[in-house]
Amino acid sequence: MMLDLLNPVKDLIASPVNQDWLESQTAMLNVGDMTIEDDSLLSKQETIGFLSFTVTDMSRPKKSTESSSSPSLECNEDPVKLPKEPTISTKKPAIRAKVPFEIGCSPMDWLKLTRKHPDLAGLKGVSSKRLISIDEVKQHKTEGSIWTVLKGRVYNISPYMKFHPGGYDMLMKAAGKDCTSLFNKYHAWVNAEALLEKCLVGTLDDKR
Ligand code: HEM
Repeated sequence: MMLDLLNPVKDLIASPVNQDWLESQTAMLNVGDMTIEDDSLLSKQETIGFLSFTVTDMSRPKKSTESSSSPSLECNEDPVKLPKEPTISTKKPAIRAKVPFEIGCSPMDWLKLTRKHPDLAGLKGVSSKRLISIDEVKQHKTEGSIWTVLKGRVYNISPYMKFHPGGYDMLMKAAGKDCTSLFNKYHAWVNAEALLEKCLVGTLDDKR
């Protein structure tokens, strides 16, 4: 075989040894034009020259007759169960309105007062461990001596009145009675035991 050095490609194609190679190259170029005529088949195997391949149709769902290990879903069946929309409560919360502090009546000022005042509860030497009846509490509801019951403890809240962040008038509702439910309605989280520690006058005697 004489190879034309000026045109090697032409000679290669003309060679009988390379006829098979030429056919397979031509077939490969035509692969893009192929269509699957048989609708019952999902995939088709073809061999062209030395090239072997499988064409799989992924564009349509499997027929119900085809075996499948997973349960089949109808088109209109919703596979995802969406959570219900959250319901918004229409119940009105307790009105919360803080009042502006007067100068010298901030929570910090109250803290300072509780540290330096010798007798905020007005005990005048009487023990704060005594039992107090609700009748005695009722007698203390005027300026200078305002008592209230909170969670079983009796406090003299007179010195705290002007420091109360909810205002004087609101705290006056506690005067001379058990204010536990009112207290919890507005601010169950408030640590009154600590705030009113120095105002303690006794423990409510619930038997009298
Ligand atoms: C007797 C003990 C009480 C103490 C030691 C106390 C203490 C407090 C404190 C520390 C706050 C500020 C709360 C915050 O910043 O989150 C507050 C606010 C308030 N308090 Fe009181 N309180 C008492 C009783 C009451 C009572 C009996 C009422 C209602 C009749 C009341 C009504 C309010 C209101 C409306 C506010 C403002 C809004 C709020 O913060 O919730 N308090 N109180």
